[in-house]
Amino acid sequence: MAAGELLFTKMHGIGNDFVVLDGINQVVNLSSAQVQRIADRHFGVGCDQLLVVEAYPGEEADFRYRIFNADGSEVEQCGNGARCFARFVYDQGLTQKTTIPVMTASGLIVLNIQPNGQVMVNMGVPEFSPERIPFISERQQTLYNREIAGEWVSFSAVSMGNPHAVLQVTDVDTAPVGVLGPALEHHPSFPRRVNVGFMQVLGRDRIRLRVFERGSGETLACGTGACAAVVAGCIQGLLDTQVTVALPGGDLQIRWDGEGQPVWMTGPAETVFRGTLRL
Ligand SMILES: N[C@H](CCC[C@H](N)C(=O)O)C(=O)O
Repeated sequence: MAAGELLFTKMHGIGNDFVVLDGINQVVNLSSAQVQRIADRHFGVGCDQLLVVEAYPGEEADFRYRIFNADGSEVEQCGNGARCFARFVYDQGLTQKTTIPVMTASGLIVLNIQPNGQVMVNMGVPEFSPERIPFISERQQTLYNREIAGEWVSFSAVSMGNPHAVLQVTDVDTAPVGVLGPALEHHPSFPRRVNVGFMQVLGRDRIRLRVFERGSGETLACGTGACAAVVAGCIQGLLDTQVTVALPGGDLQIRWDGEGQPVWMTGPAETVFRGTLRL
């Protein structure tokens, strides 16, 4: 591989797509501008997020997992990316394990490659305290009300390592994602911006969901967004423990046993092609 070139793998988790870089067998040191260029769907490869696989020096994890949004921002967590991470390190022979502890900017997650090829991930315990989301509010509430784009909007706020606001809508197909998504993403109540989920409850075990992602816009799927939506539905008494989340790109299985418990996410991870990046 020549100087200024990087080998990459293009992957997706139910349509949420990624450029994955092996940062162990090659030196990956990208500027924000370079990430934006790679993520560009005309001038680059195109992806929602760029993922970097790194060695991790400590005992508690085998790898470090770094996540960059299409706008070049580095973020704390990515659920669909975590499943692709597991598939990548296993298929690339970087591990022979099928239970893989990985360190992220928001802490340890554990990836489990299932016999059927799907990946189950312990996404950690959701966080509701405003200062930990972060979200500016005098006190913690199940639902918050803010004026967004000229209308009063109710939403839940929760962190899955990354910040999420979840609104309940009657029909995701007609939800004002393009208006409320960016307006809430950049609302001053969220000092580090926020991912915005639009949830339609179909039953106590099934929801539809669209997500306007921080730093990437609306995606076909958002793993942490699916976790956040189920948690928001549960704390409002709308959902049971095991929920199928139907996103535009496909379905995820989410399980949450309640306060203080981790959220489990199960779904597919696909490799589409491999290539060489010229920086
Ligand atoms: N846009 C997110 C990161 C990617 C999350 C999403 N792709 C997922 O599958 O969880 C954020 O800024 O926190």
